[in-house]
Amino acid sequence: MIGRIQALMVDLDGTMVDTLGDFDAALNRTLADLARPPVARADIERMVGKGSMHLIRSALQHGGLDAEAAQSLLDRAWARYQAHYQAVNGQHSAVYPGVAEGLAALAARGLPLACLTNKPLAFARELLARKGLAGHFRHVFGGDSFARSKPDPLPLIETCRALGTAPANTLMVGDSLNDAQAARAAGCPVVLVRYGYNHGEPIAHAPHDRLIDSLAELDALIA
Ligand SMILES: O=C(O)COP(=O)(O)O
Ligand SMILES: [Mg+2]
Repeated sequence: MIGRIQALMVDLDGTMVDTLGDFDAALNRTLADLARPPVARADIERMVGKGSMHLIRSALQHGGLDAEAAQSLLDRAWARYQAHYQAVNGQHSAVYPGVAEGLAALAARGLPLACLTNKPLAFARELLARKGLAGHFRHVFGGDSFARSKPDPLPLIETCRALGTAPANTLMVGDSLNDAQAARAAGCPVVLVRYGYNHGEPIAHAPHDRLIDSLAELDALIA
């Protein structure tokens, strides 16, 4: 049940912007700096969703390091990754069809919107600005904005607080199990897109209230 929606929280990677190209460029430049083997884009797609630190750790382990060896490289890898990501942010990414129209229709209804992503906040803000999407959002929160990130419900609960709406009236829109589990635990309705990244698993297996093919469908869904 979606119920009465008074505000929305929208995920970024895999929901509004196809950022795999940026992840690919930044991650593989980082691995090259550390003389570690590259990761194929299809494997990166399965690793995205739990924040940048998780992505880097997964890539190092995918390249043959055990957890301890990966951990010992993490500080250096994170510094290189930040520099590379900042340099490419948005260059190899595209806004999905229907996103700008969908967000504009919701805004026209007077519904406040927050972007809630596991991406580091600085990268998220920059990407939204570069893709012309920043103006739609009253708030932007990243994976480093709160003590815990999705799939923990905390970021959703805090975002609802910032929006001034109860979780039951605040719709989470996302592309992965992280968004779905966080929404269920926070008591928020959740709509998932069929086109994003979901760790290589069918998105229909994640808990959801509705599945959509485009954010342009949201307006009619909550009307
Ligand atoms: O940076 C990630 O791991 C994914 O971010 P998302 O929460 O916008 O999908
Ligand atoms: Mg996502």
